[in-house]
Amino acid sequence: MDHFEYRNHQLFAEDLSVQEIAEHYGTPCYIYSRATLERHLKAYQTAMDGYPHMICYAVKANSNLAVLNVLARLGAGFDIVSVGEMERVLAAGGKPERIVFSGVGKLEHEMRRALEVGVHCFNVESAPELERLQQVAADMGKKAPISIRVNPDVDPQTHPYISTGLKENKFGVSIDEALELYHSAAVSPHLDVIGIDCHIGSQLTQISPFLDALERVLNIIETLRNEGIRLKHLDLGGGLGVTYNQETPPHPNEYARAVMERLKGSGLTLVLEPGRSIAANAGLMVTRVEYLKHNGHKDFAIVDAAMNDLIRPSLYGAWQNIVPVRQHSEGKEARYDIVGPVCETGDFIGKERLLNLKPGDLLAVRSAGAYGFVMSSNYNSRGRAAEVMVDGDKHYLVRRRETIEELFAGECALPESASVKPA
Ligand SMILES: Cc1ncc(COP(=O)(O)O)c(C=O)c1O
Ligand SMILES: N[C@@H](CCCC[NH3+])C(=O)O
Repeated sequence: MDHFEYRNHQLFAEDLSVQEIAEHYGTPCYIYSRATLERHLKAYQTAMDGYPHMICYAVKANSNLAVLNVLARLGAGFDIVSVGEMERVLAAGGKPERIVFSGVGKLEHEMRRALEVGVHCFNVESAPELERLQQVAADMGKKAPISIRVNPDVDPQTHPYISTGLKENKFGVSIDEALELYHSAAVSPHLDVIGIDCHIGSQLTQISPFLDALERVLNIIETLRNEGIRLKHLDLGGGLGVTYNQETPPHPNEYARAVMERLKGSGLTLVLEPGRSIAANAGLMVTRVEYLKHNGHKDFAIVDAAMNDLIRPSLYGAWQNIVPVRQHSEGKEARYDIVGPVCETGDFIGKERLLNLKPGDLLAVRSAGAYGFVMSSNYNSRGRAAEVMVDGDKHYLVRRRETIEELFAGECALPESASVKPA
């Protein structure tokens, strides 16, 4: 069951009318369903029941404090890529010992803070990073728990911008280099080798690339074991896809079961870092049609959301379903490009969409809970949208719309003394 559905030709988010929420908070706004977030996390947790595991939600997909809090309350762990994400997790009630720290460019102060709070593990992505981490840990008189992120060189069959496990990608290290890094880490008094990690890409719609990567990683684990280096966990990253259009990705249940089947008897804890599969279909972005414009050649619906609010269509040519919040009983459909007010030809939310529209209508962009608000910007000096969480028949404003004053925060003009004197 979906928690966004039509009743009497009106779109509902759980028990609330999307129209009413949008009118209450204004548009554009993001609306998240608590029930959907919970259902998605529980699908992973239930699938792994009885097998040692940790589901570390990838915070980058949606880092709203309320979203993190909903997941933390259910015992989720978190995958972070910056100290900013870490502070959000802690503020939302996440436990440091359930945090894995990923990312190719960890800064020294980020390592310090993560060691101070006691994260579960650093997913190390290069030799110089390992060296830096060792020095920071030594300096603090600590032992940093690590896993090496291996780039298994598997084609995830997804968009090239979101594939991460091919040898031409910047992420992780090759299998040979991973072995070298494990050898040096194992003898360091300031590093504690606890696991291995890989993440091959995002929006994967088949299980086979995951299983190919798993085989390669298991080979490394076996080699290390023969050398006396025993790992406790295997982190397969995130990447499970969702249905935006016609895709039919495996259910988390099916995916987790296939992986656990292969790991049976290994003694390894399984760590997963799902982001999109938890958050994407738990969110909508609602926008209002400001103008309908026909230029003699094409029909445009100019809406109040733009590429600064939702960049996926412009950046990846991503397709997201756009549906009316209230379906009209009269009028007729036309084929519209749904575009925003930003001064870029690439500013579109959808192209060639068959819709029956009137100015003032509300549209909902589906599957916008992941990589939506988090990738938004202030381009064209536009304040970022509000975020609302629906919980049954209640709604909560979980981030208010940015004000114009906030857009200036921290910025100033040059002081008088710096003015250029006329010649
Ligand atoms: C290291 C890492 N883990 C987890 C994720 C989450 O991926 P997804 O949202 O596709 O599940 C990503 C993003 O691709 C990532 O880079
Ligand atoms: N931002 C991407 C996914 C990137 C995943 C992070 N490594 C998207 O919207 O599809």
